[in-house]
Amino acid sequence: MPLVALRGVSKRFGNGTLAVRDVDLDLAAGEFVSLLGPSGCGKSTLLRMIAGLGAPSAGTIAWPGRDEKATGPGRDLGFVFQDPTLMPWANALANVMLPLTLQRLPRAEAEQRAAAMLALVGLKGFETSYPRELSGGMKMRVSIARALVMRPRILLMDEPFAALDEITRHRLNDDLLALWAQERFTAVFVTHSVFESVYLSQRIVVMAARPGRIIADLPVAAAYPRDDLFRTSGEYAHLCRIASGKLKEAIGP
Ligand SMILES: Nc1ncnc2c1ncn2[C@@H]1O[C@H](COP(=O)(O)OP(=O)(O)OP(=O)(O)O)[C@@H](O)[C@H]1O
Repeated sequence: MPLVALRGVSKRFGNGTLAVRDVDLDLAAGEFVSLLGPSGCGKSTLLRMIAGLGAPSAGTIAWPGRDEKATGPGRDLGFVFQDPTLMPWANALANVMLPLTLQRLPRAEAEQRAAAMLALVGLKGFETSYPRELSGGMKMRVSIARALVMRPRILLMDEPFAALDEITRHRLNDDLLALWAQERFTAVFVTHSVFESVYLSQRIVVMAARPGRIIADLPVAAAYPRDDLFRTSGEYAHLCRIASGKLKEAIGP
């Protein structure tokens, strides 16, 4: 039983743009899937619809694998945007506590859980730092901690590392995989990058634009844990070539 099942999902915006056309997609519990495609192919629109931020104009999104006891999408779902979107007036701990505070958790418990999550993303010792005192990579870690503090079943990420330098991006890729191995959430990761999608995922859903649609669903059978050895392996190069070929097809002549 998939965690989430999309059937015939389309999205037409008010201005007539058909951003997503007729998408069928099953996401299994615990899998790591990337949505890969050129700019404007509807990746963000699709991710936002899965998150419940904007309804499809046709088709259905069902959650057959969802825990019925959970109340509200916030308990089940974490979302990480390209921009860390932190509250500048609040320190790292308070930023991560936000979802817990909104759920009216007792302050002591919220603080404890937020601190534990900050430690998990490698920010122990930075609890009282303000966003302006943190690097881009550290701010993104806070953002990920905030998304994971509710222990969601599914973590949706919209090009979270696009603005970071390559070394920081590689490090965050590794840390994300470690978090995923530990927490076992379903991960849906939007990216333009073939290299990032192959490094991270078990499966790459390739999309093309005008109209936004799925053109390929590629398995990435390489074993985890993945590390620098994988990044420099022939297997990685081979998988990148396959994904790159599909992306070229998506972009067209
Ligand atoms: N609110 C909106 N109103 C009208 N058109 C929109 C809206 N949001 C997105 N679009 C259009 O829908 C299409 C898909 O956009 P979307 O942002 O989902 O693509 P994307 O693949 O995520 O692109 P990028 O990689 O550049 O972020 C684009 O043509 C975009 O201009």
